[in-house]
Amino acid sequence: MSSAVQLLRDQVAKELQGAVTIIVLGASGDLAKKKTYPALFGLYRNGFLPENVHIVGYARTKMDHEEYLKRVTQYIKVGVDQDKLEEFKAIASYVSGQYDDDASYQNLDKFIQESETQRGIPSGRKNRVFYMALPPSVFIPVAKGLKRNVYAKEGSNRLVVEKPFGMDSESSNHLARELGALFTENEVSHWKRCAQEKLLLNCCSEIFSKIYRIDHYLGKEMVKNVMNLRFANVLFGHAWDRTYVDNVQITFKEPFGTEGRGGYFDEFGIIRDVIQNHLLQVLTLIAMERPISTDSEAIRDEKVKVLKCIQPIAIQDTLLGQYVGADGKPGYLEDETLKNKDSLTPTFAAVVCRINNERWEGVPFILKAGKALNEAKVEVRLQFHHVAGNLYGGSARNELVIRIQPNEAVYMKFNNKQPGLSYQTIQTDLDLSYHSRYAELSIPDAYESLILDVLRNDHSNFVRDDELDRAWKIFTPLLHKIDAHDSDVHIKPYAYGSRGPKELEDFVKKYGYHRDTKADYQWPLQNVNPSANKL
Ligand SMILES: NC(=O)C1=CN([C@@H]2O[C@H](COP(=O)(O)OP(=O)(O)OC[C@H]3O[C@@H](n4cnc5c(N)ncnc54)[C@H](OP(=O)(O)O)[C@@H]3O)[C@@H](O)[C@H]2O)C=CC1
Ligand SMILES: O=C1O[C@H](COP(=O)(O)O)[C@@H](O)[C@H](O)[C@H]1O
Repeated sequence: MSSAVQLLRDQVAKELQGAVTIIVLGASGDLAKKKTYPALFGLYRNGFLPENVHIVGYARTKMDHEEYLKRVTQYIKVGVDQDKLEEFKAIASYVSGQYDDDASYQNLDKFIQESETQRGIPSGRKNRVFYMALPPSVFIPVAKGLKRNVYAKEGSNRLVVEKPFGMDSESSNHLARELGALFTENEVSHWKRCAQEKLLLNCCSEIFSKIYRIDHYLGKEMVKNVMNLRFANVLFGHAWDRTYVDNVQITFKEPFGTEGRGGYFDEFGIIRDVIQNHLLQVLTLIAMERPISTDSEAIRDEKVKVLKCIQPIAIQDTLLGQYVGADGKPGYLEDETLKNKDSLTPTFAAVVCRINNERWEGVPFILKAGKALNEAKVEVRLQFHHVAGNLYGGSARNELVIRIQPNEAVYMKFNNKQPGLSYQTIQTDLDLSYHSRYAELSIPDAYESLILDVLRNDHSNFVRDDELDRAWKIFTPLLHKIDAHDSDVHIKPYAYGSRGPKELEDFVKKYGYHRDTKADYQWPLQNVNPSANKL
């Protein structure tokens, strides 16, 4: 076992002292079966859950134990670990109840207490993790019900919340105030066993409760790698500013539409769904200053600072689109789950963030995201300036690409002499493709990594309340204009399976992006006709 794995296990052991109950609220839902339970199984299989663990699913749906297990394990990729899956099932239970009813929560609490007693968990170690795999409409009643009835009094409480965290600044602040009154960002209180037992002994324990706002992009391997790349390499550290970088693109492309999710999506649109959270989080990691340490608060302080330097996005710096049917694929408005058949909700957006600080003034950060595009791809592309007074004429600009998914990679496009007798400059790349470089690579799912962080009490990859507030300030004026169908808002059509609206090429050009991929630039090289490289 590697020392890194042992270190993580030791951190969990230290935090939880061997015992925890994980309560998945919304256990009958989509997120729970597709992400939460597979991630919990991954952690169990790899020995990251404490020995004394119990997983309790909670939801309104009435189902028996067998039905529950069938539901929550259907997306688990078991491979050779069939025995482990059986063990995992043995630590999982289900309790059904309402989301707004104290009696239901008291029943849940009773169930957990009985399980804690059966497992022989001593007082002070009755740790509880509440994972809210729930729609935002019930966040507040559930948090209230938990606080009143199920909150651990002899251990720690961790509340894990999923996006969306509101619809704009106002609703997000409302949610933050309501949740903040129940579960503070970081709270330590004291449990006085002496008072409870009417004994005059000095036996006071600390109980802490914490809130973890998940943005699952922060759990992705290549997003976590951004800080290492930037701050562990002298080369990148020095070239990472307006002197060298011309423009930055952060791109999210999905090759499928909203099929089946039209009801949810139509209320949110692509900016709230992906850009204001996932892509902005990536931007902050790319743009922030070096934190004073790798401590979670030090990192989040720097993220907030850079967000404070970003002006609200202007509608003029935006390109919006909605997909239409093509090649037998339905357009957005044909989605059966969509109620408003005249919807003007954007399914594609490119927005430009400007960071007014010494490092980045004048460098546009283009965030673009779309559904029903030509490929699946999420990447960051830093394009560097042209070489001044270039000896070799118009050689292509350098680009550093961090490909988040699929096929994780970091590659630098650069210019090189064509091998052989020629003195021509050709474009090529320094290529770190993870799947070729690392043998038997196994990259954990983002949720697995983030739940592990919850258990070992590392807040670095979660969104802090002030970070969220600044993020909404950047997008709220633009979102309100879009929601109000302001006369400046134009939604351009694009075909299902295309690169986006036809205006995209000119849009990125306007912000300085040069697509100078040469005809002789090909990847991977084995696909190149060998004679093409000869004189
Ligand atoms: N390790 C690896 O896996 C490596 C892979 N490669 C591969 O080599 C190929 C070329 O690499 P690279 O140059 O980085 O990527 P691309 O040529 O795919 O994209 C470069 C940029 O050009 C834009 N673009 C793509 N197609 C068009 C078009 N038809 N018209 C206008 N703009 C376009 C892209 O925008 P948008 O994304 O919005 O379409 C992107 O901003 C890619 O397939 C890449 O994945 C290269 C090096 C290493
Ligand atoms: O949060 C969301 O993310 C997914 C994309 O996540 P990924 O891990 O598959 O890249 C997106 O499809 C969805 O619309 C959005 O709500």
